[in-house]
Amino acid sequence: MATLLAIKYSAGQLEILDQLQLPESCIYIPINNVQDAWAAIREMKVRGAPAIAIVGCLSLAVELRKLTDVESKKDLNQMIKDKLDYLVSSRPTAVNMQLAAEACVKLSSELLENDSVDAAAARDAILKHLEAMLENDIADNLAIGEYGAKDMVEKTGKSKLRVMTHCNTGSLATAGYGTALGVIRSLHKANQLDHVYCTETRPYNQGSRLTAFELVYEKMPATLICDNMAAAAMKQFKIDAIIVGADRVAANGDTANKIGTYQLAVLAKSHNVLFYVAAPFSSIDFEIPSGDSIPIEERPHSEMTHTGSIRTAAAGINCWNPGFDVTPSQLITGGIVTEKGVFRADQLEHD
Ligand SMILES: CSC[C@@H](O)[C@@H](O)C(=O)COP(=O)(O)O
Repeated sequence: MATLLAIKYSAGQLEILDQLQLPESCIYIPINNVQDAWAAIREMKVRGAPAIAIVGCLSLAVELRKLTDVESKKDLNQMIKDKLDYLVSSRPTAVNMQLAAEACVKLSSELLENDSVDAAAARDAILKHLEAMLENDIADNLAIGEYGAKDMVEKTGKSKLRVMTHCNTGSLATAGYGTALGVIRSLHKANQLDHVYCTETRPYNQGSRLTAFELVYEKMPATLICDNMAAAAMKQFKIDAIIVGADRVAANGDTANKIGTYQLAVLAKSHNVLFYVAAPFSSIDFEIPSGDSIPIEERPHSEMTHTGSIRTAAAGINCWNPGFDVTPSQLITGGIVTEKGVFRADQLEHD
């Protein structure tokens, strides 16, 4: 099944689909270095936890490809650390970039210690590691899709499901296929999707701009709702399950995701609807015990007060615009769908 490509990479050439211009125009822009990646992530030209990490890491790969004359492993190691630290500072809530940076720095430090590896070979090994991220993410998402679809059908006892989702967790948020939207894709492929309801996801509208775009592109039976229609829609359309993505899952299963996720989980409980989180292990932060330690990004107020360049809120009003909220693990009643299977929060374990 052809899906939209948010990230194009081939031998040192990196391009991203500028998501600020969707759904009006599909325009790819080049990312030539880590500064370009940092700005594209910060401005949300690329967004979604896995896609942020992949674009960040591939921008370093672009720079490493150009680095023909690697003089010392020590300098290479320092350069990699500095550039990854910088990339991690682009957005605070999603943990994927941080964990990807830690894994790359660990590899670089091991290569530095290994006397049988020279500087050029160390550069090549790091490049190989970074460039593998695209394929690994797609493989993880396909597995998430299969595990999630199977679990939903088993737990609901239904052969055709009505599913609700929030924000964008599809091809546009990952290397391809998607996480929560990947599960919905897998249901659709298996003819087990009755209908999907996607929320608008105010104020940035990743649901109406991006998820709706993917659903139309792939001809899935879908309906867009505003965020404040969720309870009514759960009741009226007899939603079987809700599935969302994650920006960071704490060790106890508490999950930070796009603002509005928490209220959907609370509503799901009242309506006896299964609530799932779909995320690769690269979104699980085992270093933090609970969601209380997850940093929540505050976004510009203009996203709430304006639609495009047109002001829609009274001038002078004070605003609160957190990008994310934290859903307590006990509300994740369906489970956490990963590439290794579906887990209850208390079953999550480090590799
Ligand atoms: C597979 S993407 C998972 C999450 O990153 C997604 O649900 C989300 O919250 C995206 O937020 P965004 O602000 O668009 O980067």
